[in-house]
Amino acid sequence: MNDNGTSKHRPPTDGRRPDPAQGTAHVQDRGPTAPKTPGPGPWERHLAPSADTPSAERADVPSPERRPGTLTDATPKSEGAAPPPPTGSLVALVGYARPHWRVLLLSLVLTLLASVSGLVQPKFAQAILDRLDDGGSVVTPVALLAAFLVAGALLTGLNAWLQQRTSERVVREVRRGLVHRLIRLRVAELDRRAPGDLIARVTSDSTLLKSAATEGLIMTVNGVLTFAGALFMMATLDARLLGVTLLVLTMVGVVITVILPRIKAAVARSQASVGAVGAVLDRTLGAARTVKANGAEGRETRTAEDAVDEAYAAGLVGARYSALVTMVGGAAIQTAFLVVLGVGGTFVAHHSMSVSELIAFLLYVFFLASPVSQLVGGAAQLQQGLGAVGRIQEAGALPVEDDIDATEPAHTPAHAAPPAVELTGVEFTYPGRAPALRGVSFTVPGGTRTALVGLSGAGKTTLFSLLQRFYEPTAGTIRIGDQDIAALPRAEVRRRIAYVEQDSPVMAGTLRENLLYAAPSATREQLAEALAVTRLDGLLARLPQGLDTPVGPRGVTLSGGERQRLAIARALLRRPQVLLLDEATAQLDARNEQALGELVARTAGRCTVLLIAHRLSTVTDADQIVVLEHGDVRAVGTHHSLVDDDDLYRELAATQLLAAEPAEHRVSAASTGTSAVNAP
Ligand SMILES: Nc1ncnc2c1ncn2[C@@H]1O[C@H](COP(=O)(O)OP(=O)(O)OP(=O)(O)O)[C@@H](O)[C@H]1O
Repeated sequence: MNDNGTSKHRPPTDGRRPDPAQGTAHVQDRGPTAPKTPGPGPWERHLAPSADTPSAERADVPSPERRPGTLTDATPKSEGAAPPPPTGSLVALVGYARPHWRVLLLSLVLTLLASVSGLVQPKFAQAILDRLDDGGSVVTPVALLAAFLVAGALLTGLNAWLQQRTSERVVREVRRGLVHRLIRLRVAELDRRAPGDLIARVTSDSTLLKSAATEGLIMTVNGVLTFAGALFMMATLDARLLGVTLLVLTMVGVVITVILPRIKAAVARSQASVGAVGAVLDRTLGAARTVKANGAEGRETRTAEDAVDEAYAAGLVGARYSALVTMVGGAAIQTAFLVVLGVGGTFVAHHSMSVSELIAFLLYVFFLASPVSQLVGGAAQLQQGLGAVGRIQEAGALPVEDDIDATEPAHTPAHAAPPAVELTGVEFTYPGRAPALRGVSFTVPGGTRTALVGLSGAGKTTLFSLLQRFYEPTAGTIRIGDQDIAALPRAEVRRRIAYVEQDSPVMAGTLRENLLYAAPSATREQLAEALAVTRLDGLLARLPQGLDTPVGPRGVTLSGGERQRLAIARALLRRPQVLLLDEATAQLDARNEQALGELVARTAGRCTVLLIAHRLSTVTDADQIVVLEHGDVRAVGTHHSLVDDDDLYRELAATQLLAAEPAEHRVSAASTGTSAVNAP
């Protein structure tokens, strides 16, 4: 620190250095200091990837091919070099159905009973024919046949209801699990994923999964069992004809087995494209003004249409293979029927088989159409489900902030003295980028106001992200009070901090709900005070339902300045230990900016304030100003000392503060720190 109170920054030598062995350590928990968290909940186990998920599909392996915000990030056109969409395993699919195994077992039994009722019908037909031939009474077999038909219909109806109810439950569990995880995704993960694609996994992929995990499984198992049952009944009639039938069906089975995996791959591709449509729409609708202002509707439409077309093309491939499987399955029955008719006819001609036996056998061959179509339909559904399971599991395995729910935040004493914030040798690098922070060290004394200034890209916002544990430093420590924040659960760190970002969003709900978003127990007086100090009371008077007016996307639209004042009021109501303001007054008019500047200065007595400012006029009276440059601390001091000692700060001050002043005042004003903006 020199005479003027300005210290030229020297990077510390004792800061933690990145461990080259931990390639992605910057987005990981910090080993031993990270709090222990319980294992995954029941639904999380379903969402987690199965052991056979290829490592390349696991979420903890960075996949730099998907980056949000680029025109090609989620478009199918860009997928030429991208790895194929993940497909899931049958074991994983069965895992979704496992919690409902009792209902599914009952459903299977009902399905079997319905099938058995069909299975015995040829026998009844044979008995009726034999009795007609013998001149006996057909009343009993006809009555039994009718009873079986009615019972079969009833069981089928009951079964359909059970299966659909279970399907809905499966999809609800999958969606709840995904929603739970996606909302807790780490910021690092959100930064590299397209939200629209993640949303499609909840809305679209889960729908495919739901029928596969119940109807698909039951159809397949039932198909296998009734198929076996029919073969057994056929064996009781004529083993030779059974052999002929099996020969035909085996050849067909081989063909179908080759086709099925192609359906699964096509569905995975189609679903990935549906996700890409979601990604394009999410980006385009979210940036609607920019898109329209740039006349880019056509380009964005084409990008979305490309994704739609890709989904269509993949869907067509899947549909073609499904149709092929159905056709081959149907043809198999016809072929088996003709072959059995020919061979069986010869047996009848040689008196080694009766006509009624041949008719019964042929009826079984026709009956086989049912299990075969169930097998074919069930297998196709399973393949579709598998295409979706891979994407669901991939989303379910993305790294989340699991310490958010795991630990109950400790109580912070309401009247505790504001803590100091101390950064020591903090380094950070975004994946695949040059270092954003290179050994940053400075201390913000408790209850004071420190401003971070510097050119664009210097690392100011990144520093705020680290302070809130959105990202983890590659090296160095950050302490709030006497605690290293790496040792605190994220929920606790964030409870101590209130953050007002550059473009603060309005959350769904009323103005009151927005204000009390994180301070539901604030009193009426505190609410009124927050409204008054942020000058929102004027807005309140204009709103039709006052505090209970819905605001945001489905309510009254607030201006940028109103949004910022709302965000500041929300932050103040939380009564934080540390207040982070990222250009929080940039959208305000001069009068409101000055008023809020004074408010922030007063607030500093109750909490420790760090603010990012491009407009130096808002921070000339800060207790301390930290000048960042290329991720490093260039200088620390007060406005006056920095104007004297730091070239970059002096340049910023000269261009910003004095541009509007007469030339003869500039030199003296720069050194005294007065300006047109902040002069008394
Ligand atoms: N999510 C991200 N992924 C990759 N790189 C990033 C990300 N966010 C920021 N960066 C990069 O890190 C560097 C520091 O960015 P940061 O936003 O912290 O700068 P800043 O000083 O806040 O800039 P500004 O004043 O323009 O807001 C920049 O080079 C930026 O491109």
